[in-house]
Amino acid sequence: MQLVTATEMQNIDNYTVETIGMPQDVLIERAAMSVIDVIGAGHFNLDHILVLAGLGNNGADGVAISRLLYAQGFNVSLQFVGNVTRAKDSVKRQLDIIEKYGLVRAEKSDFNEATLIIDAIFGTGLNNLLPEGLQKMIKAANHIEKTVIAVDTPTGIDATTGEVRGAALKAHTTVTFGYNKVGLTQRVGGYLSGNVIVKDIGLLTPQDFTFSLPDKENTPSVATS
Ligand SMILES: NC(=O)C1=CN([C@@H]2O[C@H](COP(=O)(O)OP(=O)(O)OC[C@H]3O[C@@H](n4cnc5c(N)ncnc54)[C@H](O)[C@@H]3O)[C@@H](O)[C@H]2O)[C@H](O)CC1
Ligand SMILES: [K+]
Repeated sequence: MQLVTATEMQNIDNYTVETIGMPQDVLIERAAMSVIDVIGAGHFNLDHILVLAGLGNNGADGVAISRLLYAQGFNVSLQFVGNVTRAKDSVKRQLDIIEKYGLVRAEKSDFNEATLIIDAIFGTGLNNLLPEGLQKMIKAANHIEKTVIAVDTPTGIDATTGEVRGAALKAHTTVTFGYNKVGLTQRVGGYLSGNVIVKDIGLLTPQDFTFSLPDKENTPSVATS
């Protein structure tokens, strides 16, 4: 299976949006629908779903996921992690939509009530240590061992190295888009990602794209005699 670094994934994202002209909101919708597929596969207690959303495109995925769940009648809470006024436009567009659906964001949610947590706080854009407050929240959440589905990457895991950026939310399952990320296969990332499911969301890879890692499955093995 071909593995990619965070930068390679972002380059493929940008190529699909900027060069091919695929609207970003279409990719976000397809990403959200691919996570709904996994949520609905029958392995999780869906009595009370808590979606945790960040301020970037990973958060936009989360808001779209909460809308799809709400529209299907699930008991879903959406809580933002961070100051929403600083969110990316992609998140604000999703917020405008869910407000018209009647889905109101929760100011503070009690982890204990949730039967399933959707982690859409940080994805491949994580580039530094997590803020202190978030580290504390993640350590507390890991302690109560709630079932978590991570969107694209577990929050706190560096998608390229698999290292923990201060703290990382342990996932039962990670739904990652386009290609599996190197950071989900090594170091702590390989352990905290849980069962990794790769979903095609319509990203297009440039013909001449050079991956930094070989595609293990399709690389002819040299016969060692
Ligand atoms: N690009 C696309 O077409 C699609 C991307 N998908 C999803 O997008 C995320 C990657 O989104 P991005 O906005 O680049 O970053 P994140 O959402 O992971 O991070 C948010 C934002 O936060 C800032 N940041 C990074 N590290 C820190 C930190 N330690 N403390 C505070 N703030 C931080 C930084 O500015 C980031 O931009 C990808 O994982 C997918 O989930 C869609 O799914 C498909 C379309
Ligand atoms: K995430």
